[in-house]
Amino acid sequence: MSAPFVEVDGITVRFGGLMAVNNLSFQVERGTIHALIGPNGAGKSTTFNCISRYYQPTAGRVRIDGLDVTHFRPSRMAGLGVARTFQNLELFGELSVRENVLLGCHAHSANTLGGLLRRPDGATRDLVDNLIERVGLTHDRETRANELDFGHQKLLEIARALALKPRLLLLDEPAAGLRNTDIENLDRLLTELAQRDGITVLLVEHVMQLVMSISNRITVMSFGEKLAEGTPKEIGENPKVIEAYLGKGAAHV
Ligand SMILES: Nc1ncnc2c1ncn2[C@@H]1O[C@H](COP(=O)(O)OP(=O)(O)OP(=O)(O)O)[C@@H](O)[C@H]1O
Repeated sequence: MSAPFVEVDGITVRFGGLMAVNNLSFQVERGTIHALIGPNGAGKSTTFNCISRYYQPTAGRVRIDGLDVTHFRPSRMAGLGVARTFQNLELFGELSVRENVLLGCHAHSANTLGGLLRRPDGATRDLVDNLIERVGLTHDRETRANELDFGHQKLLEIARALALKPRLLLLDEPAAGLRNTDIENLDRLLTELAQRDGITVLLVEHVMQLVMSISNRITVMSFGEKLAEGTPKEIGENPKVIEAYLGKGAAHV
C-alpha cells in the first residue's frame, strides 16, 4: 500500500486554558474520502485548520504527501495542491459564478488577477466551464455569487477550490444548509473526484447521510481527542460513538 497522503501526528492545540485538540493522530489514504466527525466543539475545525495551516498546533506534526508542512504558511499550501472551502463562505459576492471560478485558477496561471478576469486563455475558459458544469451551475454561469442560494454558493466554493487542480481537497461542512437534491449531487461529485480523478478528500461534516454514503474511513472526535476510527459500518455500530452523539449532538445524527 502507498504512503498516506495526509499524516496528522500527535497534534495538540491550546487556546489559553482550553485544550481544543489533544494529541490527535490519524492518516488519510491517497485517493480516498475521509470524514472527520464528532459533536459540536469536539475540535474538528481546529484540526482542519491545522492541516490547511490556518492554525499552528502547539505540538505535533502534519505531513502532506510525505512533506512536513507543520510550519508552512497557508499561502504555500496551494502550490502543494491543497485546496479548501470554508464553513462560512468566502466568495466574491459581486462577481459572477464564472469569475469566482476563474479566480480559483490564479494559483496555476501566469496571468495577473485582472488579466485572468478580462482575458482568460482558451484552456482556462474550458476548465472553468467544465468545473461549473460538474457542480451543476451551468445555468447560473453569469449569476452574481451573492444572488445564489446558500446551497449553490457552497457548490460554487467547491468549483473554485477545484480550479486549483488540487491533489487534496479539504471541505468544511460542505453539506450544511443543502437541500436533499443538492446533497445527492454533492455525493456523486465527491465520489467521482476521489474515484475518477484520484483526489484525496478530507471533510468535516455533520450531515450523516452524506458521511455514511461517501466515506472510505471516518475519524470521530470528542473533547479534542480521537474517540474512534473505522469504516462507516464500524462507526455506525460503535457504542462509544453512539453515546457521544446521544450525549451532546444527537440532533445532528
Ligand atoms: N480561535 C479560537 N479561540 C479560542 N477558542 C477556540 C477557537 N477556535 C475554536 N475554539 C474552541 O475550541 C474548541 C473546539 O472548537 P472547534 O471549532 O474545533 O470544534 P468543532 O468540532 O469544529 O465544532 P463545530 O462542529 O461546532 O464546528 C471549542 O471549545 C471552541 O470554542
